[in-house]
Parts: sequence; structure tokens; C-alpha cells
Amino acid sequence: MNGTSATASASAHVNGRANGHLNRKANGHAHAHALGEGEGEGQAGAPARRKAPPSPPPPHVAAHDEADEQSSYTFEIVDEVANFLLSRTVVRPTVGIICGTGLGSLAEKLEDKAIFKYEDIPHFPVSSVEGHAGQLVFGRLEGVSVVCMQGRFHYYEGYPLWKCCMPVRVMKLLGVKYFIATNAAGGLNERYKVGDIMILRDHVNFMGFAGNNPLRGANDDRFGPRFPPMSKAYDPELIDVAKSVVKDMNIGDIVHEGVYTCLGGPCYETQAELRLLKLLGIDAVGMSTVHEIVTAVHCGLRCFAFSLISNECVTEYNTEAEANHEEVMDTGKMRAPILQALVAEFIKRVDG
Ligand SMILES: O=P(O)(O)O[C@H]1O[C@H](CO)[C@@H](O)[C@H]1O
Ligand code: HPA
Repeated sequence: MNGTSATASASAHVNGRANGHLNRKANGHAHAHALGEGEGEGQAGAPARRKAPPSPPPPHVAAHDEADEQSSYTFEIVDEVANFLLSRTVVRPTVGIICGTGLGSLAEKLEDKAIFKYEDIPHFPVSSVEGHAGQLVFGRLEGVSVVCMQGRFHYYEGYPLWKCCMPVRVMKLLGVKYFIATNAAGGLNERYKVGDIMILRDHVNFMGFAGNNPLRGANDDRFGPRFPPMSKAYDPELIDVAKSVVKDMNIGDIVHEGVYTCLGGPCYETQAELRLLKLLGIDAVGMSTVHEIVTAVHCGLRCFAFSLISNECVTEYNTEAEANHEEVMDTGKMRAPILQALVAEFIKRVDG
């Protein structure tokens, strides 16, 4: 296989971390809220100015960047969503998968399926992107109980990051132990070809650099700690399992290990942006996954992720090539059989 080799086990830090937290009592949300606009003004006798309330956002879009609003997805609400689902299926998933663009056919492989459209699940956001069916599929793959998101939520759809990631917390409360994120991404590393697979060794959280993090806002210790480490976000043991599957499938020539980054989208990158990312050591770029992994690590899930290199990132000006969503979806369809086999065997070895 191409790329760096995995190092020793580090499961201990993710195991157990959340279990302790989930048993603890709620902390007081109300005290940690950031000041809203207009609050905190009016010192020294001057009356505080209050802004007129903003007009309501469209139905699926929450007001952006409001840590306060995060409390609308309290532990109790997430628990309610999980209980709603558990009361309607006998499947008790230990593996949770997010299917990336064009990769939704993975869920079709499940046996004994129970399917929930996002719009039928209380408090759930809805998908608006082509290539994301918008349903949660429970079932069994290789005898392992699994829940698959056929369609994820992206920041560019208008959702704040904590809302994009709420289903990850639902997975946690469903009993999931292993979290697998898949995505379509542009290949920056010159060795990568369209159709290759990149196992995520690490990520660069660019949106997080600017403070846009799904964990922003009041922390509920029942999910996880205020300051979670991210140094082993991609579980080294799971990377090793994936590498052993790759070896046995004899597909090492198309599989790499590398660094992913998520940008806000929805526009693809300019050549100058791509050259900058390359310079920084990024191997593949997309518009998802990073915040999902942050949320999953925070609540103690063991994480694994891979990118399907759906298009080449072109850094030269004198070219006709342009990134486009059709190519991204087509590459997913083209690689579906290999990816399905890879995931099925991976799951069997991890939890079979
Ligand atoms: O990351 P996923 O959802 O696989 O999709 C990727 O493909 C879309 C762009 O073509 C963006 O949504 C980008 O994030
Ligand atoms: N850039 C950003 N996101 C993407 C790309 C890309 O080239 N391909 C698929 N998702």
C-alpha cells in the first residue's frame, strides 16, 4: 500500500472516555452562553441597545454561528431522536457509517433493512444535495448491525456545523462504537488518480482554525469533555485493520494514506487555493467529514474514514479541466463495488 505506515494502538483514549461522561449529570447550559449582539452594551448608565429580532430563517436553516442555539439540540433531544429510532427497529447498530457523495449504494447492501427518511425523524435536518438520498438505513452487513446515513449535511447547505453533526451524536446514543465517514474528495497529491482511495491518517481543520467548530458553545459532559484531544482522531488500530483488508483484496496500488481537509464550499477551489493547500501538506480536499470526526471523537466513538478521489485538483491555469459534481458522483458509482467490498470486510474484521 502507498503512504505512511500505521503506528501502535491508541484505542484506550477513545474507549471509556465517553462512557464515563455519558453517566454524568447535565451541566448548566445557560451559564456558558456567549453574549448575543446587543448584550453586554449599555455600561455606565447608558441603556443597552437591543436590535430588532431578525426575520426567521428558511425552515431547514438555523440562524448561523449562534452557539446559543446549539442548546436546541440538548442531550435530551438527541436521546429522544435515538429512542424514536430504537423503538421502530430491532437492529442495534454497533457501526455507524456516513455515505459520501455517490457512495450511498453501500446502504443498499444491508440485509433486513429498516429505512427512515430524514424528514420523518423528529428534529432531524434534511438533505438538499444531489447524490445524498436523505435517509437513515439500519440493517446487517456481514452479520454486523449497522446504521448508514445515506446523505450527510454540509455547512454550505446552510446548516451550522453542530447541526451537520447531530446525527453522529444520535449514533452514539443508538449504541454505535465504531464510526466510519466516507467522502468524495479532490486529489491534490500528485500520485493520486481519479478512482483511488485515501485512508484518512489525519486532517487539517481549517474551519476550526477560525473558531468554526461543531463543539463551539456550551459543552455537555454527557457527550464528552470540553477540550477533547484530536491527536489520534483516526484510530490507528482501525487504520491497520483497513490496511490488512486492502492487502488481502490486492488493491494496494489504488489505496493511499493521507491528510484530508474540509473547506466550507460550495464552490470548488481556485488554482491558487489548491497550490496553497498542497504546500501545506494536504493530500485531498472536500467539504465534509472533519467536523463529523471531531464530534465523533468528542463522544468517544472510534473513528475511521476514507476519501474516494473523485476528481483531480488542477493547479495549472492553461487547462480545460474543471471540477464538477457530475464527475464526483460518477466516480462514486464507478468505484461502488470495490468500496462496498472494502467496507463489508473491514466491518467484519472490526466487529464480526
Ligand atoms: O464530502 P461529500 O459529502 O462526499 O461530498 C463532496 O462532494 C461534493 C462536491 O462535489 C461536496 O459535498 C463534497 O463535500
Ligand atoms: N474540492 C472540494 N470538494 C470536493 C472536491 C474538490 O475538488 N471534489 C469532491 N468534493
